[in-house]
Amino acid sequence: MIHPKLFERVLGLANLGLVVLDASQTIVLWNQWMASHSGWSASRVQGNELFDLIPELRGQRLEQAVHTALVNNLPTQLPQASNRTPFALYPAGTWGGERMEQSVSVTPFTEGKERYCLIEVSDVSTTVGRERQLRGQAEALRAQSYVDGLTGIANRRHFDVALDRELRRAHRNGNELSLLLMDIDSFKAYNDHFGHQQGDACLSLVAEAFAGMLQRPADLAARYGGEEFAAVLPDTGPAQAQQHAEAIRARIAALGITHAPAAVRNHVTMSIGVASFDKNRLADAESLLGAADRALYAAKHAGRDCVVVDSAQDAAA
Ligand SMILES: Nc1nc2c(ncn2[C@@H]2O[C@H](COP(=O)(O)OP(=O)(O)OP(=O)(O)O)[C@@H](O)[C@H]2O)c(=O)[nH]1
Repeated sequence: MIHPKLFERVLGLANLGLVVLDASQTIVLWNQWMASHSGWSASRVQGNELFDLIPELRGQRLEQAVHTALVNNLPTQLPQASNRTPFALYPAGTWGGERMEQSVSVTPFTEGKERYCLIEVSDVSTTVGRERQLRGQAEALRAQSYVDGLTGIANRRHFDVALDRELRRAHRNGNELSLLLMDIDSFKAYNDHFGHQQGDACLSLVAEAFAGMLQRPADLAARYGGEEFAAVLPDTGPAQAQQHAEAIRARIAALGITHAPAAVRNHVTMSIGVASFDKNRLADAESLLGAADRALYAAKHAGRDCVVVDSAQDAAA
């Protein structure tokens, strides 16, 4: 039989909050940990009904859990996501400021003929803080990443950096540089017919085939966004870029991926716009992308599944 004094000492030393309520939800025990983190001594709170003393707990999951314990004799571990700071608890001696993050469980028990419930509160601030930090770091890493998560080819960020770098080289050395912008035809219809998941699988197949068509180490195949892809082709003039684009278009068509009935072809196809660096007209990323985009739009307008070269370039050629 444990000595009452010893038992009291252990309760005082416990590194978690222990609150016992009787069947009428009156606080019969409020341990030292609760006192030092709330600023409310046991003598102040014991004898009070918990939800009268702390009205903000009314309507919360804790009230429900206490009810479940006292009425249905069932324990509850409060879900972390619902309310991480139910009690106004603070790191010892710092009442005010940010509340401690808490993990709370409620357990019923019977002593003699009386039903009670034990509320255990532990401080999970460190774990939650670490979780937040890790999530923040993961997000930062993703933002810094140069790889598209779905297709595994370069992402838009990588593409922007590569285009900038190659444009500076073209200016410096007078080298040629071309850009392809491509878009899967009637992809909305594909998604609508086969579902988004199969749409994602289709994007991955197309990306793999497209990236496989670019052979030179300096060429860059990227997912530009959604169902749009792009390629940076250094040391490549308009005529050669058009040839590349045509080969890519044919390769995608040859994959023979069944398209939705509403699409122009019964297999998945791509429209491609081509624009090339021109120090007098298309000398920066914005104008080069604008020209490629207009060419892509023209390809869509021409019936899709085709390649269109930026018109001024065409005229100059
Ligand atoms: N499955 C999937 N679909 C995407 C993704 N990104 C964009 N899309 C879909 O791609 C479709 C693009 O549709 P639109 O811009 O209307 O063009 P379209 O149907 O391809 O028609 P055209 O380009 O004119 O031939 C939209 O339905 C988008 O929801 C993605 O990551 N996965």
